[in-house]
Amino acid sequence: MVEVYYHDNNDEVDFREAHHSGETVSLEELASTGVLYYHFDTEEEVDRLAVERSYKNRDTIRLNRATFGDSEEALVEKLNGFYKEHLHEDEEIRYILGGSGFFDVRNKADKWIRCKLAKGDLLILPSGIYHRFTLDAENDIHALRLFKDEPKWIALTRSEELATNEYRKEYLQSIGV
Ligand SMILES: CSCCC(=O)/C(O)=C/O
Ligand SMILES: [Fe+2]
Repeated sequence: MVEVYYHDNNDEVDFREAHHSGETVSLEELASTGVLYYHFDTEEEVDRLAVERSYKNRDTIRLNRATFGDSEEALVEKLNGFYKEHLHEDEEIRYILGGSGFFDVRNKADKWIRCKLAKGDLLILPSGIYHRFTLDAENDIHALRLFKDEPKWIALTRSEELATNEYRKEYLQSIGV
């Protein structure tokens, strides 16, 4: 089951560690950032959500050392990409099939909220929200990625220029910022 809390912002410790600040965050507070959380025991429930939200495509992603030829260096290089703060112009839906990992999302005050996801957890990130992802110290996740159309992953790294991005502006308006 999901664990949601404020990140401790300690960058001297590997980002795959828990970084628990000691302050938990409720699902209501998480929802105030536009991020929705569900727990589904079966993929049929995911199928229903996909139909409701007009998602036609999906793929799976497995991230662990074996995916990268047992290379810690190659794994960390991939994680460095996912952990760079970014937004997407599409909504992002991830359903965890196995393993675990962290999605960090910025709240209205620009503080990091960390969501620890495990099997059966599903997260919906609205387009335009700044976020990042990492494996945890177990170094293994298997996730289903839902796409409205063709599978794609375009990440826009946080920058001042993105303040005028229409999806960013729309997102901020949607959360009352
Ligand atoms: C567990 S899915 C890999 C991470 C990802 O797809 C993403 O968009 C992170 O922001
Ligand atoms: Fe992302």
